[in-house]
Amino acid sequence: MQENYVLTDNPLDLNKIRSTLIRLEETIIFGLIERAQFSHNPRIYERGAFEELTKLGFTGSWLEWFLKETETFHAKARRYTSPDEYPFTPIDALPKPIIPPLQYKPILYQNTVNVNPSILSFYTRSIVPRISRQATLALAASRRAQGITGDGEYEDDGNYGSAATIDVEVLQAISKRVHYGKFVSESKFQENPAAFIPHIQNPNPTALDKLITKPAVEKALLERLRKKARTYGQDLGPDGEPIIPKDGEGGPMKIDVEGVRELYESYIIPLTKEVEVDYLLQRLNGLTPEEIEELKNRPAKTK
Ligand SMILES: O=C(O)C(=O)C[C@]1(C(=O)O)C=C[C@@H](O)C=C1
Repeated sequence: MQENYVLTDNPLDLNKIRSTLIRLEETIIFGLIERAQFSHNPRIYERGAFEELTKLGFTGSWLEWFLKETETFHAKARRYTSPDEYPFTPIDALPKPIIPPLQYKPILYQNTVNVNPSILSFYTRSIVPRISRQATLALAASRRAQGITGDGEYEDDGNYGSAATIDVEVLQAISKRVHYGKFVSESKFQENPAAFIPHIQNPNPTALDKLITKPAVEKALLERLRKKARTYGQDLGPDGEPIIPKDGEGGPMKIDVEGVRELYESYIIPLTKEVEVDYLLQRLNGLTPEEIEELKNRPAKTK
């Protein structure tokens, strides 16, 4: 059974946090494989593209409407009371939970870090067009064969509900992954507060970024990710064996493998680091000089 990480005994154990990050790779890759079945459908990301929504008084895009409706329901089930869950819809626009929140041990320091607007922006502008390209090209070929022409025809397959449902799932998984940076950061801070404090007091994001960056971990992650995307994205024939074309080259893939790697390299890792640094910059807010002094004098933990 998947354990609820924030309820475990030692939630700041960096190995445990990293195993959750690794587990989320599967969720994200499988979500992207699902999304790759459908064309780009750019209309669903444009504000005001559906007059039906405008008539309902909703001014956002079709996807933002899906997010709001889904998150409204999840908020009632107390999803956003968990320290690892962040809605894309502003929290004030969501209902209160109908059951009392679970009692979480206070693990994170109070903070206002939420990078969901950046996630929504890079996902809709860079990831969806790339991940859906194969489906868009296949649709174009089939429509051309039927004599249907016109640019828009190729990227719009009309599966607005299916595409947006998957987009919501992928966005939630990416958001959880990126905001886990707060736990990573708290863990690193607790390990050696004295190393971080001068760069928080005299705010130096570059120095903090250097302290939290682990190149070997990033390198291993990107290698693993390419292998996972290649393995999970294989198309298997009815006999369960990989489909190998006659020319002996690799068979068809359900996903753009390099696209998945680049998603992590260009967006997910940098944003996780941004969360880590922004969280650290708020880490001493509200502490007294004595409390800061006490933290500074705490000996670094050895691993
Ligand atoms: O595992 C860590 O130490 C992290 O900070 C997470 C992460 C990542 O996003 O995967 C980010 C920065 C580090 O350079 C390595 C990996």
